[in-house]
Amino acid sequence: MAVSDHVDLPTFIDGVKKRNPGQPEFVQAVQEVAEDIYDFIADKEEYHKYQILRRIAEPDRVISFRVCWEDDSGNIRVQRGWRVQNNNSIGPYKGGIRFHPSVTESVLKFLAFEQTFKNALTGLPMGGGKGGSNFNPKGKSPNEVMRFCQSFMNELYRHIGADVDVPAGDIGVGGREIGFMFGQYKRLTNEFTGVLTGKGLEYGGSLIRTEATGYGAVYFLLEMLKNKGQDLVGKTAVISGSGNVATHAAEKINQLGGKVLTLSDSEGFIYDPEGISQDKVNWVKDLKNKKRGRISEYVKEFKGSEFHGGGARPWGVTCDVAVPCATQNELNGDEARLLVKNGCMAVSEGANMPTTLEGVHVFKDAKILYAPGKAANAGGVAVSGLEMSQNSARISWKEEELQRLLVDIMQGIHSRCVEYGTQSDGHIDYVKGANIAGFKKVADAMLAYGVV
Ligand SMILES: NC(=O)C1=CN([C@@H]2O[C@H](COP(=O)(O)OP(=O)(O)OC[C@H]3O[C@@H](n4cnc5c(N)ncnc54)[C@H](O)[C@@H]3O)[C@@H](O)[C@H]2O)C=CC1
Ligand SMILES: O=C(O)CCC(=O)C(=O)O
Repeated sequence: MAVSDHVDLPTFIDGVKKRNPGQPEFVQAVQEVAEDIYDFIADKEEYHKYQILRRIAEPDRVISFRVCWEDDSGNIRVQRGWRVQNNNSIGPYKGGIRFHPSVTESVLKFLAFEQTFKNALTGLPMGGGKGGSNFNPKGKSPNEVMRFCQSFMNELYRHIGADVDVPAGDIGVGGREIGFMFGQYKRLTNEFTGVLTGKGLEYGGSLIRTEATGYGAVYFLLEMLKNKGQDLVGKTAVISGSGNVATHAAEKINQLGGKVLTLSDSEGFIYDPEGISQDKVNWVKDLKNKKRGRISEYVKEFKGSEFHGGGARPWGVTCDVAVPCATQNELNGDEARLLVKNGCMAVSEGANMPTTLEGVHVFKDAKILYAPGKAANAGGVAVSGLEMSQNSARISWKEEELQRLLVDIMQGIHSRCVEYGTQSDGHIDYVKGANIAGFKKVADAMLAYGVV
């Protein structure tokens, strides 16, 4: 088949839209990748002949199931759960579980698609998957969360396994929820295997998994700055979110000499001109992980800080670097233009697809340092991969070794982005670099298998 027989980019995107009606997030993620891959494969006949991009953009399977649980008042509640197994060409499906009312099949398909490229970029043998439910943990008692997690696992357990599919946490799923789900898996199967990552240290978890995503996003940011002869000392940072990724990104920026100005949640953002120092970050961790409170409470505790409510986002605050760590599409084209106008020189995405397609083009055109989530936030899944290795070998590595491996993996991802993303004028297009490097590894494995 000649290259010219292959459909052009607009026709390809049109096909993705037609095959996935009402799934805008999934279409957006595929389009962002396809824009780069089309250039790369223009003269590579095999990728066309074997329809590699078309196949990666069709999940291996989407499992949808009912999750039935009882609330504290005795009412029966019914939710929907999913596991999207996107691609296992280079290893078992791997990716988090999200509990949030905004979860839909489209959201999980986009996350599983992105995860496929991200996991390939880590250099570890992991395929891409993602799961979750529209269950809202906000306001639920610990017993309600436990019953929901157990019920979710009552169906999920038959689709996962240490060499099949290894879920982990994501929005609304942290150490507590992983404990409930792992306990239920163990009870159902009578097996103790590394079927989930992000486990507690007492039962097979890995040191630094909790910190890894936020730390990794800042290591990636530092690599981009170092490439320009700069570092984080004295730089101001705007961060969105106040969960696992946001608080650990803030922690690492503080450690590296930067000053964090903002954190947020779905109700708005706090701005602290004095900087959100480590003791303040610890206070936020306690607020979110134990008291399960709202970020607005910060201003009662720390004088001189401000809360901007009504769902306001922090992108108008002048900063040197920005680290979006909340959720998808939380930074639009206008906000991207505002960041650039105010002198922001680097953006490192802790969240998955936090920038809209228009925003991505703004950053690319402005030629600022811009790291997409699939490269910048890969530290979390990378340490999950290390947790899988430790579980298989039945050993636990020391913290220094894991810290070294995390830095090493993030530097490796940066190098792969530089290799495939450096433009003729020397500018590094990290989006292009990440898309091509991730694609190439998965695509070459698929070619080796023939048509399956
Ligand atoms: N936990 C992990 O290891 C990894 C997480 N990520 C991504 O990082 C992001 C944050 O995840 P985590 O910190 O783990 O979750 P989390 O549940 O610990 O925190 C999520 C944060 O985002 C905020 N948020 C959620 N929806 C929002 C909305 N509509 N508007 C504003 N804020 C909103 C929440 O208030 C919370 O502060 C997500 O995009 C996730 O997919 C990416 C890689 C790994
Ligand atoms: O650690 C994992 O397996 C999942 C991490 C994740 O969900 C992500 O990278 O978005």
